[in-house]
Amino acid sequence: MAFFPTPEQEEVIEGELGSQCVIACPGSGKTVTAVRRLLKVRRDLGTARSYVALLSYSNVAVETFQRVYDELTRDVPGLSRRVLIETVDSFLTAYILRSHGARAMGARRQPFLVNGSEAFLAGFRIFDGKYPREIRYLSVSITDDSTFEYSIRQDSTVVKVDEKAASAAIKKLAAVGAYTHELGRYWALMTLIEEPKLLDALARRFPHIIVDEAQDVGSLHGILLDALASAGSTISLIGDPNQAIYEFAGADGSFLRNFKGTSGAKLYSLTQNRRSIGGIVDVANLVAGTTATAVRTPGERRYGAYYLKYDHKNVGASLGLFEAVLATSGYDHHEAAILCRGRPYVAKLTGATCDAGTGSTEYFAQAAVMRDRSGNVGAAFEHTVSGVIRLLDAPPAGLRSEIVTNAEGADAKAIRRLIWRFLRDSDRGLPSATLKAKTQWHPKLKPRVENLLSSIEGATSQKRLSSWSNNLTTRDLLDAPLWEADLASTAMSSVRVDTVHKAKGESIRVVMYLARNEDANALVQGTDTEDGRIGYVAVTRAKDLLILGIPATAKAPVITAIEGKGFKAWES
Ligand SMILES: Nc1ncnc2c1ncn2[C@@H]1O[C@H](COP(=O)(O)OP(=O)(O)OP(=O)(O)O)[C@@H](O)[C@H]1O
Repeated sequence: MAFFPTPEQEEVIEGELGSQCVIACPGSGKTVTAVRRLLKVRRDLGTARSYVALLSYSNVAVETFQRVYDELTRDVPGLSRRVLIETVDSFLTAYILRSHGARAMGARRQPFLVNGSEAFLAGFRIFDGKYPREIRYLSVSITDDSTFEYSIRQDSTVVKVDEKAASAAIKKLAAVGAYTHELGRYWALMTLIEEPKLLDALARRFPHIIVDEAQDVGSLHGILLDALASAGSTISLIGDPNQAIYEFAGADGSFLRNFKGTSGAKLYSLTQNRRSIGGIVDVANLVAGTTATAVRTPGERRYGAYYLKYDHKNVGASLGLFEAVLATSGYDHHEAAILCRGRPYVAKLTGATCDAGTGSTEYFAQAAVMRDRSGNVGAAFEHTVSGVIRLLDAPPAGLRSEIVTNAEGADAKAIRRLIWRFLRDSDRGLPSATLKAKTQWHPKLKPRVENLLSSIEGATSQKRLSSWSNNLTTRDLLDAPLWEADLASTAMSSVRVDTVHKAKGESIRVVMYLARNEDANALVQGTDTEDGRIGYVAVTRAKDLLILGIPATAKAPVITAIEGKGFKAWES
């Protein structure tokens, strides 16, 4: 279908080749605009050997950009292919860390990523003043006065840790060549600080960098982008500060909000919401204090923004309520989703027991749930690898990374093959998640894992831990199925249930945002807080019909505030 940009989109796409700061409302076509801007910049650079980069924050966004850009440029004659579309972290890994990071890290090998499940990480714990904490939870940020701050972010709590303890652990880990996701950013920055020539070379190679979802730029990414800008790269940002929902991971939208003032970028706005009908755009405007306009006209079926009370003591029953909404309004299950703030609610609605078991058992349990409930065999594979690695005796530090990244090493290849076989066969390999965890699933799991370990020992140089079975206990396993399949298929219907974070970036015809009292309160108070922004992301996913589910115990002032934001009471 032919694409006709709006005047606002046109200004961004065709603007001169300077730095841009594009503040975009939900559903304003950031994807279509950013991709066309990328093409315009590439065209204007002609045959220059340098690259134009379009960076984003999720693999899904990157895949969409790549696909749309390929379609757009397939028949453009003579266009240079020198564009790079990647996640911000993959960009840092590929161009800084992998090739140059070892020197700054003091490592004698190519740096590799660890995910936290590797047994050797036990030797890298950090004392937070009370407990020794796992290094996978260590996060680094930079304050406004340019000092590093270290904290442990685990289970929604953030505990500051002493600089000395943190940097000792970071350096010790770096010396073996390992980095976590968080520390990858830190070492990319250190590498550029220590090697200014590399920074100059990068800026020459990438004279134009466009960052999508720029509300997710955290403090370390911000400093890295500033460094590239000071070395000569033109940085452009596109995003929506009201959708910054990764404060927990150190991104609160401030880099995007402050960008114009600090960078001299030209400011643009995309204010036409092409996703949601008027009533929903009105709610979003009242929540965020914005002035977006709606473009879509509603169809025949019932539309608008409503609130509906549910019994918070029996959250599962809200599925039935939502089904009734869909049925009376003429919508199908596959057009709808229930969005919740956190995993526990999702678990209650989908029948998934979360965090079952401890040690290796927990990884195998997660693998079974991923494979059998979500059909996500990629994630199931990674969990199984983590479970197996914990049962090996002193495996090489990079082994997990080699297995999951399809590296060529002989041990990695053999283990990969054996784990896939284990995973595919629920009769002889990983038992089904629908079995009762303690009395059925675990008794089958143990001998099968033992067989797997024997096969690994036969095919590789790896050996199992002599105490391996202590890591495969029944501790913390309930005597209920890991995944309540029956519950899901009868009571649950096929309505999608997900966290708000998962649905970010999507358009969904009917959304029920199942809010707890505190979520509803945060939503009506606006987007200054992260909780408010999470509510905003939830409500702005809806195209035609938005239902705000509130607990039956919600107090009158909250209901008045909800009505003040444009929600009407649902009447069937
Ligand atoms: N000029 C246009 N003409 C027709 N359709 C458009 C135009 N611009 C955007 N759209 C459509 O509007 C919809 C919303 O766009 P998109 O999903 O890119 O929004 P977004 O800005 O990324 O939103 P969010 O940040 O809320 O996720 C898409 O279906 C897109 O194709």
